[in-house]
Amino acid sequence: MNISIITVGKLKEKYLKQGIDEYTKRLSSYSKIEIIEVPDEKAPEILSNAEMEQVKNKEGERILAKISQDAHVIALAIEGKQKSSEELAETLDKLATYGKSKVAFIIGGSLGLSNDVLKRADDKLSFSKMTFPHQLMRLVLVEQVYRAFRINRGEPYHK
Ligand SMILES: C[S@@+](CC[C@H](N)C(=O)[O-])C[C@H]1O[C@@H](n2cnc3c(N)ncnc32)[C@H](O)[C@@H]1O
Repeated sequence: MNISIITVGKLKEKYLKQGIDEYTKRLSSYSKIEIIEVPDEKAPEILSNAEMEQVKNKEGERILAKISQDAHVIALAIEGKQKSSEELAETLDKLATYGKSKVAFIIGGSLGLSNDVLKRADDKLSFSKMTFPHQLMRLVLVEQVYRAFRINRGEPYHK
């Protein structure tokens, strides 16, 4: 399987980078994994609703340009469907069974994802009703994808 994680903005924090590098390395024994960073749209702290939509749309265009046409797209969205780790593992297993070899996970920027990106998504995945910083979300996602592969292989992994 080819997994890509498309995210907005550069990862700055060293502690997150170390964690992501570790899980990416572990995951590479099970799947091809690529993290694609698209530039975030520079904007002042205070924005009108219209300006926020503009920022999300600009970032959204950059995200959409990086999605392969034949990829199954899973957008991370607070209002999406919550799944257990086992259910995420089952989703990835089913995609592989049905020949969907490319899976793209999308993480939005600080303002979230544009409507066009959400429309392109085949699934919307929520990690809870809480809001996580997008850079931390990367680390949580890569660990859960690694866990999913371990579950699908029936390999032990601390609970
Ligand atoms: C800081 S959050 C954006 C918050 C924005 N107000 C929103 O409602 O989307 C940045 C990105 O991290 C991801 N994210 C944050 N919390 C999440 C959660 N609980 N479940 C799934 N994705 C989440 C989403 O992709 C989101 O676009």
